[in-house]
Amino acid sequence: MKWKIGCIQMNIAFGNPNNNFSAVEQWFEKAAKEQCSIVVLPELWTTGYDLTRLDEIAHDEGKDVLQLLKEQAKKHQFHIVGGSIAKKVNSGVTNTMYIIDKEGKLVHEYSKLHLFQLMDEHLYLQAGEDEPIFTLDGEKAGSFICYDIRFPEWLRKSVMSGAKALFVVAEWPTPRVEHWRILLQARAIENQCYIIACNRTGSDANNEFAGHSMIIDPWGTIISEGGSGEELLIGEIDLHEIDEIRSRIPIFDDRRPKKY
Ligand SMILES: NC(=O)CCC(=O)C(=O)O
Repeated sequence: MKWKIGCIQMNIAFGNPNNNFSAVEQWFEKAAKEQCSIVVLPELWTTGYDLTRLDEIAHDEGKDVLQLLKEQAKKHQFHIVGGSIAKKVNSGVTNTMYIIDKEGKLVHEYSKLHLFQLMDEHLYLQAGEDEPIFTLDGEKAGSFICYDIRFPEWLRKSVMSGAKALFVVAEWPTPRVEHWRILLQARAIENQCYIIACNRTGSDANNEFAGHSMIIDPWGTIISEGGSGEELLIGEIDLHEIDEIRSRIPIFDDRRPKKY
């Protein structure tokens, strides 16, 4: 399976879902012109980290976001890895990613497992309970949100269940951009899989965000990498290449699970 991926490395209007909805529709037009087969959005793309106003601006069961993403996927005939949004549920607010296929069907939902205390997530959000694995075009993939990439065993679990591409959506700040780049490359190398990572750019009152979205192959080679500003980062991947890499260094045959 070959996929042409478009990562929407956008700035996010703080606490202003309507502005972000309009901006994303423009980005989708661009991605359609590039004939992308999968389009990826960043973390919390409708609100940014406006966590103190979540009562007012979080999305009730994600309904309005789902409607927009479903319409857009169908209109442009691409799959959408929908970044994440603040989703209001009975028990609180989750940081939730939707995967929509090109027919406009909700394929999968994943809420961030690891809350990032440095940005106060533990005070305003609740951790998810979902499994990250999903299927698109008959291929298994994994869904992860930002801080999740610091927990290699969480990503490995999806790969052990057959995921060949791991999608990461993020609001990763500039001071730790080298952690972002190195962790993503390491996750690709150790799992011999594709990593598609979409980060936001711009800033809010507390953080400047790094951009540097990345598409990385199973050898760890960077196929494409964004700069620090807004852009649609494009990269083409071929999932068949995974077999070649895994036969060159067969780490999945050489594992010693009884020892760890
Ligand atoms: N939004 C996040 O989860 C940020 C994670 C982060 O910055 C890190 O260093 O980890």
